[in-house]
This record gives sequence, structure tokens and C-alpha cells, in this order.
Amino acid sequence: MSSSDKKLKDPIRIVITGAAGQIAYSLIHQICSGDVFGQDQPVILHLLDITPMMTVLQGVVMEIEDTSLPLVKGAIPTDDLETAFKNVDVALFVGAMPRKEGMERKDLLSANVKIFKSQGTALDTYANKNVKVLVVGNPANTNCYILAHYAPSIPRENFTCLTRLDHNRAKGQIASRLKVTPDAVKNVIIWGNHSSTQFPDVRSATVTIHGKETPVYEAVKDDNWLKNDFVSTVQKRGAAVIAARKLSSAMSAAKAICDHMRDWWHGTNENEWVSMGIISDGSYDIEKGLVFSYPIEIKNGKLSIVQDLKMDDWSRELIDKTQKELVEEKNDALKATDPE
Ligand SMILES: NC(=O)C1=CN([C@@H]2O[C@H](COP(=O)(O)OP(=O)(O)OC[C@H]3O[C@@H](n4cnc5c(N)ncnc54)[C@H](O)[C@@H]3O)[C@@H](O)[C@H]2O)C=CC1
Ligand SMILES: O=C(O)CCC(=O)C(=O)O
Repeated sequence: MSSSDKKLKDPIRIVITGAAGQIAYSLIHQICSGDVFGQDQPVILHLLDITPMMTVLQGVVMEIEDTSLPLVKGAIPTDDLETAFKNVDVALFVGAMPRKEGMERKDLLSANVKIFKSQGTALDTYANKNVKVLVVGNPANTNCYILAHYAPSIPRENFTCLTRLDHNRAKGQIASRLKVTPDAVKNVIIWGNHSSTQFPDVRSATVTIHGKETPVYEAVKDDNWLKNDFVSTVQKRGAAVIAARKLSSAMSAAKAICDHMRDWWHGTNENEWVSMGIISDGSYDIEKGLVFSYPIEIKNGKLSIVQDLKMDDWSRELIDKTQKELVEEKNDALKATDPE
């Protein structure tokens, strides 16, 4: 035991599925460095992948050891669901088949929802009941729906899916248009599905230029760009990365996972919100139970949907479109996991 251990909290157990994949390779170091859960928070990693990837995973574990990071109190590579989910406090569901060029994310549905059915059952059986869950593997919202469906003993508010990458992309596009850094832009919203029907909304967003906070619409002064090119660029950014890299986003996805979990763990800034897919409580006339991305504020680990934001006909239409896609995906996924 090193002398600095005295100041540390008890370790938390974090499962990362798809741990031999490309997102995990960018993610693991950020988690181990204390950048997400805090410099006083040791971690024990449960690293799950499929049996043919066990040799690769052994290599990842060697590298974790070689980073020599003091917060790492263990790294357990496994292809066994009980070992993976036993007593975990945080579950990052990254493992799934990624799409190739020309596919939509929902084309992955039948292959990937089966994974989430069996992992949901294992989460329900073995994880801590207060486990914080983030689903990344695509189609992320619907995989999260299936996971929650098969893990009924875990509170509904503990299930989330990743739309923070889209949120960060929206900030990045506005920042680059206004020649500021992305941290100057706040309160963008991603509504709905992590798919090309998502609605990146900057009607309530602001930008700080030379110390003055201004609504994004006033600063950009180009409603046509904000309602058209900006929206479609963010909606299609994942596909653009695949077309260029021949692989899907990984570095930016890992960063977004860290942002999502850091904010959940430590809270959001006053008067600031982030985008997260959560199980809908019916807010903004979204079907209750659907995993839908909303503007979220976080205090003491509790997620709350930002209420009473104005809707106009244009935004309502986009929100209804992404909701419709999610209802269809949910119905297809339920059929694929339980054909009876
Ligand atoms: N929500 C989001 O914003 C984003 C989601 N993604 C999605 O994340 C997922 C992972 O992406 P990458 O790491 O790039 O893919 P990858 O193919 O590099 O890694 C996926 C890993 O998951 C493993 N895996 C497959 N089935 C598994 C199972 N049943 N149990 C455990 N592990 C399993 C694979 O063996 C592989 O090691 C993909 O579905 C991708 O589409 C990617 C970027 C952003
Ligand atoms: O687009 C994909 O299917 C994989 C990566 C992803 O979800 C994204 O980059 O947003």
C-alpha cells in the first residue's frame, strides 16, 4: 500500500463491454487516469469481450499494467457474464457490432439487441442495484431500451445512452462557424435518437464572445444555415467519419463517454445542461418508456429533464420524426428478442 492510499476512497467496479475494441482502447486510459471519477477514486476494471478476443484483451491488460497508474486496483479480462457484471457500480456497454459504410445504425438492430437481452439479464442478476448504466453500442437508444427491459430490478433512472458525442459535435460546429473554442458554446440540445433523425437544436444555446453571452441565433445571423446545413452535418457526422476513416468514430466517442460519466458523477454547472438518452417520463409529449435524448441537468447524481423549453412547429415536427423512428425500432427490437 502506498502512503497516498490513505486519502483515497474505496474502489469502484466498472465493467466495460467490448473492451478489446477501438473505443475501449481510447477510453480505458482516461478512466484509469482519474479524469472521469476523480483523482481520489480508485477503480477495478471488469473487461468483457467475446471468447475469440481474449488474447487481444490480455494485451490490453498488459498495457494497463504498463501505464503504472496508481488508481488502478485491478483489471479483470473475461468472456464470462457473471465475472463481468458481479458487483459493478458502473456499466459501460460499448461492445456491439459497428456499422460499415452505407448502413444505417438501425441495420445493426437484429444482431445487437440479442447481445443486450443477455447482458441485461446478467446485469439484473449480478450488478449492484444502484449501478449507473451507459449504453454506447448502436443502435444505442434501442439497445438501452432492451437492456432496461431485461434488467427490471435496476431503477429506471439508472439507464442512459450516449448522445453526448452528437452534443459535442453540435458545439464544435457552432464554435468553428463563430471562430471560438467549443467551451464558449453552451446549452445545445440533442433530441431523440442517436441516428440521422436526431434533432440538434441550438434555439436555447448561447455563445460567449469577448466576455459577452449571446444567443447562438443572434451570433450566427444565418437562420438558413442553422436550420439546414448545421442540422444535417451533425446528423450525418458519424457516417462522414466512417466514409473518411473506413472505421467509425472512436477517439471522439471515448471522450464523449468520459464527459457523460463525469457529469453524471460530479454534476453539471449551474444553468448548464447536457444531452443524454434517458428513459422518458413523458416530458415533451414523448412516449413514456422510450429511450429518448433530452436536455439534462444533474445534481447529486440525479438526472432531471430541463422543462418548459419553447417548441415551435419546425422543432415539434423534427422531434416527432425522431420519436416515430424510435417507436419503430423499439417494436422491431422487442420482436427480435422475444418473437412470441
Ligand atoms: N453512441 C455513440 O455515440 C457511438 C456508438 N458507437 C458504437 O459503439 C460500438 C463499439 O464501437 P467500436 O469500439 O468502434 O467497435 P469495435 O468493433 O472496435 O469493438 C467492438 C468490440 O465489441 C466486442 N463485442 C462484440 N460482441 C460482444 C459481446 N456480445 N460481448 C462483449 N463484447 C462484444 C467485439 O469483439 C469488439 O472487440 C459500435 O456499436 C458502434 O457503432 C460508436 C461511436 C459512437
Ligand atoms: O455511426 C456509427 O454507426 C458508428 C459511430 C457512431 O455512432 C457515431 O460516430 O456517431
